[in-house]
Amino acid sequence: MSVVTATPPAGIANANQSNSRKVLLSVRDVLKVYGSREAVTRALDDVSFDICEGEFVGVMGPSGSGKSTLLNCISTIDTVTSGSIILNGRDITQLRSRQLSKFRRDDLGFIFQDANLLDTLTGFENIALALTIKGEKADAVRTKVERTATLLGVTDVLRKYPRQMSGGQRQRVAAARAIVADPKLVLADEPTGALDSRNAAVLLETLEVLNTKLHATIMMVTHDAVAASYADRILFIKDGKLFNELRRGDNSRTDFYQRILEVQAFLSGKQGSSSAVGFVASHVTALGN
Ligand SMILES: Nc1ncnc2c1ncn2[C@@H]1O[C@H](COP(=O)(O)OP(=O)(O)OP(=O)(O)O)[C@@H](O)[C@H]1O
Repeated sequence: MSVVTATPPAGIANANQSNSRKVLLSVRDVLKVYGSREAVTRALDDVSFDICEGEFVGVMGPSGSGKSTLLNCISTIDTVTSGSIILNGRDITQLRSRQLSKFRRDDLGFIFQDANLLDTLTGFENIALALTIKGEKADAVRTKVERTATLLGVTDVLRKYPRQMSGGQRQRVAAARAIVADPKLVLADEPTGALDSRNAAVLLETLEVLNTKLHATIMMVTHDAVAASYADRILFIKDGKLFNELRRGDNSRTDFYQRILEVQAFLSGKQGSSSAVGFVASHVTALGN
């Protein structure tokens, strides 16, 4: 088993390092098997890592590597075959149905590829929904929605319906909805997948604001190295296993982006430079995979 922890040295982290920030999410020895007998897929194969409070972590890997399965297990949409997922000290793989709904409502915020706003509600009502369901008072709802909308630059679409917003505005309203109730963990699944590059950049800057100003802990699955370069740390998955980890450290986003591309090239077997291969391969050994 290799355990990737959240210690923040620059560059690539080794296994089993201690950390100073509080661990929010701890994924331990997670195995997820689909199918049976002849058609068994180990979608997650002994995966272990930690995410600390306030971290912005990207998850990357080739198609079919297990990224969505991992996100689905953490969001409790899917169940693990074995292993544990501890969020804020509680093993969420053990929750029963009523606790599960409460956990998803209170502890998680979701941002999907499509904004998934409710068409019959205005921007304000879409953002307010999580608070209204929780039974918060109207004044508190208004204050929180307006504060979040201001931070994310969507105050001018609060009265509009989703069909009257641009794709980028819809995604930022979705980001506001994900964060307004102050969830412990924001899960983003290809959040820029349906956006053009300008709107993608705005959304990524929005996630950066959520992370740096509101100290939101974010876990984002993405194929896109540009999107990933906004994160503090990238976990790379290959064939259901945690393959490697990159940290931005003090590097510029451009440098981080280049390093992400190198690992991506290695993972997809398209690496051109032998230095990139050596660079990655030496650290694969460090993780023990
Ligand atoms: N419900 C299922 N039944 C059987 N196999 C599944 C199921 N869901 C996923 N898998 C398999 O598990 C593996 C991981 O799938 P997963 O969707 O997690 O990959 P991914 O990394 O998210 O891929 P992509 O980038 O293409 O979305 C794949 O081999 C996939 O075929």
